[in-house]
Amino acid sequence: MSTARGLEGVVATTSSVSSIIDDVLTYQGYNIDDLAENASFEEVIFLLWNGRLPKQEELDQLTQDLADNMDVPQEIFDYMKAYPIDKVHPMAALRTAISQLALYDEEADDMSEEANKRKAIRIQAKIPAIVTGFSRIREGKEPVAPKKDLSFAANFLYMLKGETPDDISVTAFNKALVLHADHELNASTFTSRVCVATLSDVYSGITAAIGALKGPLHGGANERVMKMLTEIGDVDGVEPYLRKAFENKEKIMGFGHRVYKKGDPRAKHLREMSRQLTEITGETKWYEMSIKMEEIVVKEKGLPPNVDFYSASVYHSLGIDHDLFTPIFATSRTSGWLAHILEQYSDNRLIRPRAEYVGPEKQTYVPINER
Ligand SMILES: CC(=O)SCCNC(=O)CCNC(=O)[C@H](O)C(C)(C)COP(=O)(O)OP(=O)(O)OC[C@H]1O[C@@H](n2cnc3c(N)ncnc32)[C@H](O)[C@@H]1OP(=O)(O)O
Ligand SMILES: O=C([O-])CC(=O)C(=O)O
Repeated sequence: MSTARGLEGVVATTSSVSSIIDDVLTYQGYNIDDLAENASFEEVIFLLWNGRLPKQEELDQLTQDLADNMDVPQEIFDYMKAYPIDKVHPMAALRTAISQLALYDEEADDMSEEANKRKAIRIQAKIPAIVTGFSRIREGKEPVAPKKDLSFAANFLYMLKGETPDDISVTAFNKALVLHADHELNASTFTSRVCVATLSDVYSGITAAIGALKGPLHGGANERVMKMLTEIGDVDGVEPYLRKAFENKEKIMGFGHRVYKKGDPRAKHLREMSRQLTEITGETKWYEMSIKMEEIVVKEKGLPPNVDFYSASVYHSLGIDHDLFTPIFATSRTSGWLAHILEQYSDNRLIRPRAEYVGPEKQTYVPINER
């Protein structure tokens, strides 16, 4: 038996949802650069779930279906109010709430294709209300009910802040959602596929994926990037911080990638958004610090920034709490997880690899009082 540590380079499934070939990312064959500039997040959801871009009436139907399913059972918010709210990370709250949501879905264990598609709509539609509702509740406020005529991106910002967002924020947020929607067989997507390949239900698959995304080596890195930038404080602090981190062999959050070695194609979009948004807020230091970090980390370690690096200063500039960055990633990536879950069901086989045993052998059981 041969092992590939961390399954590096192992091709574990076929998929038509998204591809990374020669450092180019496509969703169903559409280059991410094209989608980032032109597509709404709703169009991307349709694309990922149906394998093609929607016609206008199909997009209208999906938008309507999402609007019809945005409301979250009051019980979910009531439970949140009972959480030890100042100690709960929003990713833990989201993981719990998605799992709870299954309890209120009569079709949760209906494994028919039609029911699974309906659940996909419900989960995608409700995630913004869950993430923003938790944020409001911990501020001592009531969740804001969705405004169903707003776009997915605008509605998220509206429910978060309780006021209609400006066009620049909506455009930036929509682009961030498009850029995070899917990414081949990343750790959380793989987790979701492993989970549902046992023929477990869609809610279990999404709950498992949220758990995997939460870690700092994956989606949790975006929050850590902002923590690092805040600790560094200003441009002059970047070089000493990095020298010390290199010396201590610390991982620099937001840099490196298992698949991209020349660079993450999503980073340039987020870099430009960071430049524009920090100019608008007047807090250009976050962009300037980020640029300086990129220069040094690329030169000294040969590691380019990944999607999590510039998304930190983008979300910060949109006035979003730092611990909501990863739940926002989850809000977008749910569309990709659901596409992969539906794809897995459509041609399922249990995912069960092997482990090479390296433990002790030929042991003899010793009764407890003789040990
Ligand atoms: C959405 C996403 O999930 S994007 C990734 C988000 N995660 C992060 O930004 C966390 C920081 N980055 C990392 O930890 C890694 O680059 C990962 C987890 C993304 C990829 O990891 P792997 O493919 O397993 O690479 P691995 O960790 O083995 O690193 C290879 C070498 O590069 C170094 N390296 C990789 N990333 C970094 C980093 N961010 N900072 C410093 N050194 C790094 C490692 O220390 C290792 O060096 P060594 O060979 O001298 O021991
Ligand atoms: O693909 C990965 O390993 C991580 C990543 O960039 C993502 O999930 O967007």
